[in-house]
Amino acid sequence: MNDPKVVVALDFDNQADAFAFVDKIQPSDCRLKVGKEMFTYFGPDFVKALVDRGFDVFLDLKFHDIPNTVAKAVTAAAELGVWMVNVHASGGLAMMQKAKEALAPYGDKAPLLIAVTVLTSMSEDDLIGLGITKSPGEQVQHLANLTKRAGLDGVVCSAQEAETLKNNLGKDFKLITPGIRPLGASVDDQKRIMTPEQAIDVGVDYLVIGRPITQAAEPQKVLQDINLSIK
Ligand SMILES: O=c1ccn([C@@H]2O[C@H](COP(=O)(O)O)[C@@H](O)[C@H]2O)c(=O)[nH]1
Repeated sequence: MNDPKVVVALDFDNQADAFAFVDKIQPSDCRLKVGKEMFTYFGPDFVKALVDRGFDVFLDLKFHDIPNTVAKAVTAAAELGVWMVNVHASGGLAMMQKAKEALAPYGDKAPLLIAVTVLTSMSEDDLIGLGITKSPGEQVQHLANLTKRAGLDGVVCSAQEAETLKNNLGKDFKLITPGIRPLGASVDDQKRIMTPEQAIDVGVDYLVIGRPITQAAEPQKVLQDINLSIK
């Protein structure tokens, strides 16, 4: 597979387990995501080790700060050689524009820059708790419009919003969706979920999948089965 659709969320609390998994897979099987847990424990060296092994790495640190700080943080991500990096769309238009500008000097070596809309662990009730009266779908659309206006490459959303976003924002605007659960897998703390097959059918570009793979008794087999199911 030349353009793997699965991005495995490497959410381990130790590098030995992470590398035990990584050593058994190829960059053609999947991309890898490093998030807040592993980056906080193991830092840029861990990210570089994955990049050096030939993997496309999504650095999922969801930057949300003033424009200058976020621009410098995405620059640091570009220096690590990652494939994708993200910010929170709720950081606003100016912040996203400044982040995009910061990557211009990297040309075609720049990581894809995407924005988180509404976390897949959130429901309508959670939004109400934040004082947001839009439904998750409406809020995702609102933040995705803002992200496209800022010139970013795509958004993190749930697969439940993918069909509408693809229709409204075009096929080149990338949709990256966590909250993916193979049939029968534990839902965990995710609320807006879909199966891998359903997600691909509604136009998702990249499926972020963590625990259903990494906590399985045979992680490589689960990854292989998912890849076969979305071929
Ligand atoms: O809206 C979001 C944004 C990011 N995530 C991250 O994706 C993975 C999902 O892991 P699972 O084990 O498959 O639930 C995790 O690293 C989250 O930080 C998300 O779930 N939702």
